[in-house]
Amino acid sequence: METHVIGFPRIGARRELKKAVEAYWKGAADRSSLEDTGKRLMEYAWKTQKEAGLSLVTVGDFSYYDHILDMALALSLIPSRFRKEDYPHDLDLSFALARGDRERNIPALDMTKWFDTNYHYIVPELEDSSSIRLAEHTRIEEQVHLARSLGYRVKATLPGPLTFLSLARETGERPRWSFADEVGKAYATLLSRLAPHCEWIQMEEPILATDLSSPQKQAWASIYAQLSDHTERILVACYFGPVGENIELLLSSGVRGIHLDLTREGVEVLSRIPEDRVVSLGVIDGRNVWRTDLEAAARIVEPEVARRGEDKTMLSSSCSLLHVPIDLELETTLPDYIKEWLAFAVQKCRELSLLARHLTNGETGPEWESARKAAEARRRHPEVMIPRVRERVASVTGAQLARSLPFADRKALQQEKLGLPLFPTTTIGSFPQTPEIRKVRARFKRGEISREEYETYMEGEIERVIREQEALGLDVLVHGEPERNDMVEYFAELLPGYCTTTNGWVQSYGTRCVKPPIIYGDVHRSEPMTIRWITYAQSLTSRPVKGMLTGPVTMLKWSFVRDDIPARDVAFQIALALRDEVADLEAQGITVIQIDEPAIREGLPLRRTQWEEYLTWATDAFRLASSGAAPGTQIHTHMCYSDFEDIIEWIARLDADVISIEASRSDMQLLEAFHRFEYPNDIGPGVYDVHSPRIPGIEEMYRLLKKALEVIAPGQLWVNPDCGLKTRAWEEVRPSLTNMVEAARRLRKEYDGGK
Ligand SMILES: Nc1nc2c(c(=O)[nH]1)N[C@@H](CNc1ccc(C(=O)N[C@@H](CCC(=O)N[C@@H](CCC(=O)N[C@@H](CCC(=O)O)C(=O)O)C(=O)O)C(=O)O)cc1)CN2
Ligand code: MET
Ligand SMILES: [Zn+2]
Repeated sequence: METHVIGFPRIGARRELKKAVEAYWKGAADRSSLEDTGKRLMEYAWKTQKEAGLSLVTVGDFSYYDHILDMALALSLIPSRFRKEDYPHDLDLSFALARGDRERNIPALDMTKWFDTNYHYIVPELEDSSSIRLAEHTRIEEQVHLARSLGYRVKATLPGPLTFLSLARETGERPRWSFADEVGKAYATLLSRLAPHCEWIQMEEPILATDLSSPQKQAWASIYAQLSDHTERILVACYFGPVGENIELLLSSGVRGIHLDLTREGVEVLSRIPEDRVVSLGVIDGRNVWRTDLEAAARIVEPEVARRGEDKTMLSSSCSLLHVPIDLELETTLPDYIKEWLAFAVQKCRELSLLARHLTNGETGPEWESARKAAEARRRHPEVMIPRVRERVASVTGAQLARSLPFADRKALQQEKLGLPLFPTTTIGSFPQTPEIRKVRARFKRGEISREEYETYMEGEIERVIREQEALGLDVLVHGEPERNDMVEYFAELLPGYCTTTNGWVQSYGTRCVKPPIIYGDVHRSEPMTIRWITYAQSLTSRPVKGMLTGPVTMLKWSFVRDDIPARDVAFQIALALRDEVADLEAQGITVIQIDEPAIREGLPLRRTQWEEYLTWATDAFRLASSGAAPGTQIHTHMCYSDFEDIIEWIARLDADVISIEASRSDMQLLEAFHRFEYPNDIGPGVYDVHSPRIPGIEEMYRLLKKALEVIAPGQLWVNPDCGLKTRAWEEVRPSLTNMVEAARRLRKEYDGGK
């Protein structure tokens, strides 16, 4: 029986990739040293898979920035604003596409969420003038040759053509589907080049887990028809949800291999797959960190193995392991009892091969037994079920889900209190997390400096941020979040029911990583979490400083969440903890409170039929966290990293007084939604793309604001960046915000005589 994973994390167990790429960007390392690191990381991944006992290694999942971007390059899909000749090497071109080119003043490609995950891919652009053809050299071929030269049995992996085309953006008149033919040809050429060196070629087609339109289905048929010479070797991987009815489409392509995500789909679907096909059973969860209940997994797959035969079944992870940390062994501070419950990528590879050995020769042994015991211990642990917390969630009332007055009345009260000008300016929360700030935090964590020294340093940083904002002339200030390693992890460290890792890094985009905390028990608040910092910041200035919290849905989505109670209940537990924090902030005289919910959109189920259920509890959780606030308290929220057009009505239902929302990178595409739906509350569509080192000009931001004013009333419009500034440098932030404030002033002159 073949065993494989859909993909393995590429960042390295100690984030070697991040360090190498950032050194290259800074000019501190040359290309060959970067490529050496790349090779070592690929070799590490293959060796790990092989040593764990997997029969195939997966090749092509490595990328220096993003694998979708690499595929765009392989297909020669380079937007015309970039000129290939301007860059010494494809690597430099790909970094410029991803990050924008500051010297030449060329904006980056857009970046957005990969399905319902916290991973971001670079959005390929389809221009009227684009012509898709396979590049002479592709990174995937290089990787396959390297793996072959090291003697591995190779399964190559590629973003599937339908998924690729579906996720690209049309920038002109030409519809995406008109590219299907060229895409099919390019893939066919690539497949013939790869086929001699691979046992399998995996096409990752998670788009099959979504509702497909009829043009999409036609495109599928026409593209896969062009790949018919290679059907014997193709393994189409559907993951992140049930393939459902799309199984017919998948089967019609005639491909021999079919991978399904059995953590998100029942086994019934397997009976629809003819017995001449090879089925890859994705039973080890690639999206979570819980140790697999191997006995349960064996029960699921045994009948299928018996029916189809060992030579026609493969065992696999549900999806790529890109979404989980690499090695549990590197965790030194997790309590032992929790560590027993977990498996990271390396451990998941071992689970897979143990499961295969169990199925082929009945092996059980100590590992098998300890997996069973761990599952049982977890079920019975006292922190997992706290009656007081369960009761509070059970007794939530409808009244707790609504503010006491409607928006119009609140707005008048708030305006009286705050006295803000037309087109108020603000930022999203974080200011640059300088290397120095991180160093100080690292020293505090290592016990090298005292808590007092740490706090004094952070207060100094807050004061500096307040003075900077006053000098810039911003209207609603923030404290800058220097004390937060991450907006989710920070709160997770303070909330019982959560635990955090020391090295559990997962790639978020490019070189940016996060350490998703783990929700293992009932979550509740044991002490105030932000009061000390926010009240200090407010004491320094007469302008309002926003209290800054991370919302319940984001706290849940950006964590590894327990699988034993409904997500809704976990969200409500967190919401109640936040509700108490909001009350404390108010009691301390804070009049503006922002509750960030950037992850609401990515939590949306991939199938429309499930949207309503999710959006109902997600918006209720936000309202539970925020609605305890008095009507005169201004509640803000913030969203980014996704397309929000299709859920704008639900966003309105959050009933936040003000929302700041990402819009600049997609040139205010968001505003299309306002033609069909009049957004009722105040809103600041971002005018400054914080993911690029480029400094936006006054004129550019002014133009975006004018565009916004076509659908948003002047009294409703706020002026702010797309997201927080933590990844930027002060040298970029200062001029950018100066320009942003100036753009707002220009508008005020026009609409209000400059008041
Ligand atoms: N959880 C989460 N998900 C999210 C986002 C988010 O903000 N949080 N935003 C979106 C993604 N955007 C992101 C933006 C920035 C970073 C980011 O800056 N990540 C940092 C790590 C942030 C962090 O946790 N920093 C820690 C640890 C820092 C660190 O690396 N320390 C050094 C030691 C420092 C020293 O001694 O010099 C080390 O371990 O090597 C801290 O500040 O304390 C990075 O990759 O560089 C991540 C995601 C969507 N998903
Ligand atoms: C990813 S959303 C970020 C919101 C947070 N308040 C920040 O400014 O960093
Ligand atoms: Zn954001």
